[in-house]
Order: sequence, then structure tokens, then C-alpha cells
Amino acid sequence: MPDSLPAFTPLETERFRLRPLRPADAAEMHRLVNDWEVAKTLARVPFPYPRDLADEWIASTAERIAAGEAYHLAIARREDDVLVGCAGLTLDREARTAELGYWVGRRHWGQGIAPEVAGRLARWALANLDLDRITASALTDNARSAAVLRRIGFRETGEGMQDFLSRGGAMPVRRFEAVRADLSPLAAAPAPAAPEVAAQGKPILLVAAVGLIDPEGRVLLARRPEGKPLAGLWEFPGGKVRPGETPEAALIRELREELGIDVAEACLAPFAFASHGYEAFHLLMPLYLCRRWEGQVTALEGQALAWVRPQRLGDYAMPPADKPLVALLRDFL
Ligand SMILES: Nc1nc2c([nH]c(=O)n2[C@@H]2O[C@H](COP(=O)(O)OP(=O)(O)OP(=O)(O)O)[C@@H](O)[C@H]2O)c(=O)[nH]1
Repeated sequence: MPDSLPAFTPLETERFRLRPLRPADAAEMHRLVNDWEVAKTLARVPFPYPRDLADEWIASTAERIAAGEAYHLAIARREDDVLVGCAGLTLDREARTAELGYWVGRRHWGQGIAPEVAGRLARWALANLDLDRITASALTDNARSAAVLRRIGFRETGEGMQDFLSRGGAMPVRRFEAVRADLSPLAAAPAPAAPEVAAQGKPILLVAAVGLIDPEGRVLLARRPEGKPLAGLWEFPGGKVRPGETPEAALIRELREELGIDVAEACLAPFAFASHGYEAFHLLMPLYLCRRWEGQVTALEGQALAWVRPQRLGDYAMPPADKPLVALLRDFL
């Protein structure tokens, strides 16, 4: 791989790999996209598509990945790395949104490629980039693309007009968007491990969490990894209390499993609690504070960690249940 390729760990799905485009992809990319049936559905693709543009576009995607501005990736078959299309996200960092786009070469249609890779890219983005929302649009006459977006969890938000280079003007489109709750299949129903108690028809989920505080007075936040409900949000370390466990025992177990540290029960000081109604369950979450532990804090589950000054906690997107806790912590520390 040439040195100039951006550092991006490819995203894998069952059959495909989303990886940075390489200069060597240009010829095949050009062959696939220089097809009216493909180009006519894409807003930013001219038709005919000049061969040189494929080289220029690929070079620009590397720069934009390196700058964290956009992630336009090759969709390659895992078995033989054959390029079958492209999928990408263009970020608007200020608005904390990104626009999703994708296309698949005509010879590869009919295999369910778009939902497989676009869903993966959108879920990855919400879990790993500082985004709250992903938007997408599909030409009003492109029922296939609208169906893909719906299938991966996008909701239709309205209609509008958008310029299409290939059509030489503005065309009617349907607009779609997705937030975390739309894309996380588990979000609706985490199985409560604690004994269920019905509250307004919802089970109560007991979760123990801790504000670990370092000698400089900073609090540890962990980012929920892709695949979990609310992926990408920052939270206090902790987890569900299992049947037969006390909240303290659950926390000691979770801290060992997730962060590789040992905490004595006597070092867990009860501080506050969250009581919050999510759609599928009611969360009851005691929050402890802890300033002493043994071992080095290590992200054993690959989660991102951040030591945050109390005044900066507001800069981190956290689950709604945590908002009152953050305010209390800021006042207390
Ligand atoms: N640990 C933790 N969980 C929180 C916080 N805020 C909050 O709403 N939660 C919610 O509490 C629940 C914790 O469940 P979890 O899935 O992390 O529990 P776990 O570690 O046992 O996960 P697992 O069942 O995948 O092993 C999730 O629904 C999560 O969204 C928080 O600050 N810390």
C-alpha cells in the first residue's frame, strides 16, 4: 500500500470491506460509474464521467479522510478485493451531521450490497465520529434507493429539490435521516438482567455506574462502542446489575472486565442516581464516586476513554439519563 493512503481501519461486513480508495481502483471505478443507469441517480457525478476525474477524485478522498472531513470509501468484495461500488459520508462537523451516499456498479446489482454496507458505515459513523444524525436523500423516482434507506433504519423527513450534475439541473428528492436510536437494533429492548419490576408497563433496568476521579480531579468517560444501544455516546463506566449481585459487586466486576482495574467496595462512595424513562425500559442507575483503585486504567473492550475536567463534561454527548448527574458532578467537584 503506498504511504500516501490515509490511516483508516477498513470496516468489514459479512461479504464486503469498506476501505480507502486506491489509485489502482481508478480504472474499475471509472468503468462502473461511467454508466448512465448509475450516474443518473447520483447528485455529484457528471455523465459522461471523464477518466481523469476518477484519479482526481480518488486523490481527493484520501486528503479528506486524513482531514476528517469526509469518508468516501471503496466497497470491495472480501474474498478477492474486487471493487463493486463506493459508499461515503460527508461531515458537517459544526452541525454534528453527515450526509450518506453510495452507489453500486450495475453488474453487481441484486445482491443486497447497498443495505449491507451503507448500514455498516452509518452505524460506524455514529459510534466513532462526533455526530448526532446522518442524513441522506434519494431521487423521488429512485424507489430502490429509498427502500435501502428505510431498510437500514432511516426515516423519511420530507421532500426537496437538489442539483444533479448528471441531469444538468435540480431534481425532486426525498430526504431521510437517522439518529442513534434508529440505527441500533438493540436499542429498543435490552434484556434486563436484574429482576423485572414493571413501571408504567416498562421493566426497570438497574445499572451501576461510577465517576472515577484522577488526582487532577478529572472524571473518566468511556465511549459506548458500535453494536451497543446508544453507541458513540460517552458515559460513566459501569453496567447492568446481574441477578444476585449488589450494585457495588456489579461495578467491581465491570471495572475489572472493562478497564482492568481493581476497586475495593469501601472505595465506592454513593453519590447520586439517575432515574430515566427510555422507550423500552426505565433506567435506575446509582452513580458512585471513586478516587482509589489498583492497576492501570486500560480500554479492554476497545472503547475510547477520556479523562475530562468537570467543566468540560458538557462538551461530550452523553445519554439523556446522565444530564442531571453531570450538573451535580460539576457543582460537587
Ligand atoms: N454504564 C452506563 N450505562 C448508562 C449510562 N447512562 C445510561 O443511560 N446508561 C444506560 O444503561 C444501560 C447499561 O447497559 P450496558 O449495555 O452498558 O450494560 P452492560 O455493560 O452490562 O452491557 P452488556 O449487556 O452489553 O454487557 C444502557 O442502556 C445504557 O444506555 C452511564 O453513564 N453509564
